Amino acid sequence: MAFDYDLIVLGAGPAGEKGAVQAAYFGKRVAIVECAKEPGGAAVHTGTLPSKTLRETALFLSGYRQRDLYGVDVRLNRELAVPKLLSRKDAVRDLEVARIRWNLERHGVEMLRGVARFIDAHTVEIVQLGGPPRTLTSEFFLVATGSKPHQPADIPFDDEDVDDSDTVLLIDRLPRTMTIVGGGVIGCEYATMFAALQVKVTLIEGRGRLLPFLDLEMGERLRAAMNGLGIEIILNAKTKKVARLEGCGIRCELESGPVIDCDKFLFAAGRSGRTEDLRLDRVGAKIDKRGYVAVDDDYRTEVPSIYAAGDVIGFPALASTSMEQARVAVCHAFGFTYKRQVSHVLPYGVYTIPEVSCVGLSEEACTEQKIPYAVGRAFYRDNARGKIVGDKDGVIKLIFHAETRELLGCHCIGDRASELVHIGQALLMGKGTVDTFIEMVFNYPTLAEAFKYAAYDALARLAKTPAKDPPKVPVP
Ligand SMILES: Cc1cc2nc3c(=O)[nH]c(=O)nc-3n(C[C@H](O)[C@H](O)[C@H](O)COP(=O)(O)OP(=O)(O)OC[C@H]3O[C@@H](n4cnc5c(N)ncnc54)[C@H](O)[C@@H]3O)c2cc1C
Ligand SMILES: NC(=O)c1ccc[n+]([C@@H]2O[C@H](COP(=O)([O-])OP(=O)(O)OC[C@H]3O[C@@H](n4cnc5c(N)ncnc54)[C@H](O)[C@@H]3O)[C@@H](O)[C@H]2O)c1
Repeated sequence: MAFDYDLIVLGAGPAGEKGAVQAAYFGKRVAIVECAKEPGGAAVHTGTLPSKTLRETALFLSGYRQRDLYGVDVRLNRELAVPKLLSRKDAVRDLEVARIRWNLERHGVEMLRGVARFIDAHTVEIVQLGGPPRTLTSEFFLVATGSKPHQPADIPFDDEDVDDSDTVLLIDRLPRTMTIVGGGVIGCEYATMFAALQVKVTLIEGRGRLLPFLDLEMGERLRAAMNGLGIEIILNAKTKKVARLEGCGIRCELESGPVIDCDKFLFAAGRSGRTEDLRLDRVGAKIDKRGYVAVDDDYRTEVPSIYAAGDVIGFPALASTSMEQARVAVCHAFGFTYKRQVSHVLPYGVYTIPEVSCVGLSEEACTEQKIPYAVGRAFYRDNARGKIVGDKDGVIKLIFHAETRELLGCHCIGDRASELVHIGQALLMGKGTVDTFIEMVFNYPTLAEAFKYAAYDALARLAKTPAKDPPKVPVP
């Protein structure tokens, strides 16, 4: 049967863009359908880039980076802050949208506007605003429709001062006080950004710990830094009622009793798959109760012609992994052999203030898996570049196998942590050891040089555990 296209991609976020371009690069006829006015998805319009732009602007405007540097007191101009924040994020968005359009165009990917839904395993209908629906056929489909903020029914999102992570960036003034529910990545990132902008933030988390995927020590260092920014963190807490109270702003009552009043309330406690328009269940693909599409290791749904990648399949729901999943899915569909799987060595970057990033095993994971290990640390305060940039609290922590000396985990907190972590990632991928760091020459002065001193620190501990025949190390 002759199809209109070889591949139709639904959704033009990071997964959709990279999947479409991957197929087009190898000569396939590709169309991408996007319901929003511009491509980019959550990464460009509501999530990754706007929040990271806000972070940079917050660091700049608050003078946070210059703290203790020149003895200059940089005070925040609250009136100036919001217009500056908004104009910067809009400028970054426009540049990124232009880049995506150019990338799709130069690869010959046809861009179609509308809401896509399945008619059968090889046919979609595209519903266009004000126009008649259009039916198109394709050999394969890639569902990359992303996710949306989870909105429980008992939170009054219709109140202008109650936000989710999509609407919080539409602020027109800096609030004095803010309550954030959800101590996940979104909650922690926004808590530190607003706190740096001198907003008094209360962060409420249902579990006993923030960001439990972090190495415990790094999580505690982050918590201390957040306390230092004036953030009040309430753990093991659930909201009982959230409502506007005239004269008090938004009132949030906790199940355990306390009542918190604030100017702005941000609910940032998870997301769900954006599958409601797709009619995937009608063609036989499985969707769970949070709206996530079920896929196998090759990102194929129960329907052989339909693949799914990115946030729409759930964890880890990162722009970084979404792009890779889409490339792998497309390679599998067309039998391109150069990319077969998403790497198991995944870095995590948390853009709090300070930034935290990790790859590989934590100390707790080593203990749980009964892997003998030794830790080495280096502190920015002992590093020349750390002194220059004025970051006294940054730390690089490396975890090595006590017998094989292989690197097992790399954990960074402080300036440029999410960049530096890739040094650890490269060594993990190449099965580097503590000796690799000892042999390496690093540029001076750099924060990267701290890796060498973290390795020296570990070496002192490893010397106490003489090397035996190397056992098989579980790859993190
Ligand atoms: C506040 C915040 C900060 C974040 N920070 C980071 C970060 O620092 N690093 C990181 O790696 N990740 C981060 N993320 C996660 C990242 O944004 C997502 O993982 C990424 O955007 C997922 O890409 P995607 O292509 O799967 O989906 P999306 O980016 O959500 O794109 C999906 C696209 O599909 C379109 N669409 C939906 N339904 C249809 C339909 N029926 N028909 C046609 N089009 C449709 C949507 O309009 C959208 O454009 C952050 C997320 C948030 C919310
Ligand atoms: N830097 C990054 O990579 C980055 C940044 C932002 C978002 N993201 C991605 O976006 C996705 C969503 O992030 P998120 O932070 O919304 O979700 P999340 O699932 O990571 O965290 C939600 C947190 O809210 C808590 N929670 C849930 N319901 C609660 C309630 N009623 N009261 C109190 N606490 C409650 C949970 O225990 C959890 O800790 C994640 O997959 C994340 O990876 C990534």
